[in-house]
Order: sequence, then C-alpha cells, then structure tokens
Amino acid sequence: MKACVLGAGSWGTALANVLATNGHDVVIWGRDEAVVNAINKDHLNPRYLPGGALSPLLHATTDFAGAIRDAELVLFSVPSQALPVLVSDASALISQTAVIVHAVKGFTRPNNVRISEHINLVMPNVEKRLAVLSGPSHAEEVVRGMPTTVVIASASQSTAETVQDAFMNAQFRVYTQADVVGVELGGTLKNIIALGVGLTDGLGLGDNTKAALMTRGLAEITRLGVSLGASPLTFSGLAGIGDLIVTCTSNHSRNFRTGRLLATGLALNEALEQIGMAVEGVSTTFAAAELAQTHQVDMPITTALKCVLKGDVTPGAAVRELMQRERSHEMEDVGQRPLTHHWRFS
Ligand SMILES: NC(=O)C1=CN([C@@H]2O[C@H](COP(=O)(O)OP(=O)(O)OC[C@H]3O[C@@H](n4cnc5c(N)ncnc54)[C@H](O)[C@@H]3O)[C@@H](O)[C@H]2O)C=CC1
Ligand SMILES: O=C(CO)COP(=O)(O)O
Repeated sequence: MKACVLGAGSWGTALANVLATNGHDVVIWGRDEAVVNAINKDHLNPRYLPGGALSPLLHATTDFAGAIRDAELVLFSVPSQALPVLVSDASALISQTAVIVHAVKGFTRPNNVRISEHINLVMPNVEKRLAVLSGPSHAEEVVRGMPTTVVIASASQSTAETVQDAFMNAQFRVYTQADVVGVELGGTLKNIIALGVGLTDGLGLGDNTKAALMTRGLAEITRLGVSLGASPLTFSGLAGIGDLIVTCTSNHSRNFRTGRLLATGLALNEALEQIGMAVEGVSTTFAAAELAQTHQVDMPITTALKCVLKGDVTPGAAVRELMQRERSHEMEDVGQRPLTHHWRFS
C-alpha cells in the first residue's frame, strides 16, 4: 500500500515506522527540513524520538503535494491546533478513493469540534473512508517495538479493517470499533486527567490521590462523552481507561509531565516551553469545560483544572475544593445511565 503520513513529530514518525516495517511504501511529510534530513540520512528523528531507530525504508519529504499524490492511505498526525490548515491544504490533493486516518487527540478550537467531525465538514462524503486511531500508545515505546494495542474506529467496517491490516504486526495489535465519537473523545479527554494527576504528583500527594483522580476523572469524561453521543462501554476499553492509565502513569506523557512542572510553580507558558512538544490537555481542558457547560454535564475535575491553568487558584486549593464538594452517591451519574435496582439503595 502507498501511504502518506502528515506530521513528522513523535506520533507521526512512530506510526509511519510501523507502516514501513510492515512493508508499505511510506512517505512522511514534515515542515522541518532538519527532521526530514535526519529521517532520510540517519534513520532517526532525534528532535522528537531520540534514540528510536527507524526503518531504512521510511522516506521523509518537505514536499506536501508530492507526498499526498497517489497515496492510498493518508494519515493526519499533527497537534489539533495545526490540523484545520493541514486538512484544508490536503483536501484537494487526496485521492477520491484514499482511506483517511487521523491519530490526533484534541478538539479544533475555538469551536470545540471533534477532529473527524472537522474532516467530514471540510471533505464531504469521506465518512465511510475515514478512521480514527487511538489507544494507549506512547510513541517512544512503539518505535522500540514494545507490545502495544490500539483501536481503529470508523463508520465503515471495511475501512476499519483495511486500516487494521495496514498497521497490525506482532508488536502492534490493532482492534476495530464502530464508536468513532467514543474512541475520539476517550483519547482526547484523558489528557485533562493526566495533567491533573501530574499536578498532584508534583505536589507530593500520594497514590490514593492518583487513583481517586483517575477513577473520578473517568466518570466525568464518560459523562461528557455519553452526552456527546459516545457509547459508555468505549470508556472501559483501550481508548478509554486504557489510554487514561498509560497517560496518567507514564513519564513519557507530556501531559503528565506538564502537570508536574506546574506544581513546581512554573507558569503555564514556561512549562509548555520546557516540554517542547504537543501538550493537548491544556486546550482540551478549556474545550471540555465549555462543552460541559453547553451540555449541562458536571465535570468538577475539569473545572478545577481550568481554574488552575488560568491562574485563578493554586493547585493545592483546587484539590482542597474538590475534596470538600457536596457529598454524592458514587454511581448516580456514571455515564448518565439510570441506576438499576441492583445499584440503588433500597
Ligand atoms: N506522542 C505520542 O506518543 C502520541 C501522540 N498522540 C497525538 O498525536 C498528535 C500529534 O502529536 P505528537 O506527534 O506527539 O506531537 P509532537 O509535538 O511530537 O510533534 C508535532 C509535529 O507536528 C508538527 N507541526 C506542528 N504545528 C504544525 C503546523 N502548523 N503545520 C505542520 N506541522 C506542524 C511539528 O513540526 C511536529 O513535527 C497529538 O494530537 C497527540 O495527542 C497520540 C498518541 C500518542
Ligand atoms: O496519548 C498518548 C499516549 O496514548 C500520549 O500522551 P501525551 O500526549 O500526554 O504524551
């Protein structure tokens, strides 16, 4: 298969490398000539994936149109803020029969639209050729061939299976799913919680606090997801709890590390500069807080984090406030499903 990967950062490079390892004819497009040259000459991407050896078959270019021409599979893998311009520029160049995949974990701003929703708006009639790739997968481990599982969601089973076949190998196991909304939102919203867990870690709070944030975080991102049309079950899968675990517990996570830096007293812009890569959780926190307000969904952790990111409250004060909220029943509102008699107090 002739494949084109748009975005030569950590995730684009790792995914392009999976495709090249599987024997596909892959070109990765990047805007940075130094990165492109390093991939072609040294089979490395030291700026984004230091030490990760790449397939010598992986070819990189700065020629945007040339990369997309004749590609049977086009993968978007840039930060969400960069996505809209890229989709507009690529839309007229992508073949009418190409499968389109995106691996972006964020919303477009300021309108808070899911990425596949945005692609469908710009490129009408692509829904059946469009798939989302998500799941617990740090690029640093994928490029080293560490066993990893991801999920591909599409409105079309045949598209999902085509993408599954393209990426699947002995180290990279790919599941299919039909819940595009849930898979997209699971991967996007977990970044909020990872920022929060990083903050509490940086404050020196313990494992109990982490578990509390992850569990109650999952409850509130499920609530928002369900209100936006996702299946609650998806949040128990790879794109939900799976990605939440890997992002909240790993030093690879840029979101987790940003939270930790904020806890040391660094300003947000200083923390982001130090990370030097995509930290989607920041804009996602603001997007989710706005969506929660529009859809009347209770998201206390997201709201607290938004206040911390704006500098309105300290991380310590936010934790204290969360702990002293009005008492509630644990299961009352998970996924907005009515409680059955088994779960209700009699
Ligand atoms: N790194 C990872 O392990 C994973 C990342 N993701 C998601 O993948 C998406 C991309 O993130 P990463 O590759 O990790 O980010 P990154 O920070 O490692 O790389 C970003 C890449 O996008 C390029 N870029 C930025 N702005 C651009 C623009 N305006 N036009 C063209 N190119 C531009 C940069 O030059 C760089 O090549 C994000 O939504 C992230 O959440 C998803 C799963 C795993
Ligand atoms: O989504 C990821 C892992 O699945 C990567 O998370 P970070 O963007 O926080 O590094």
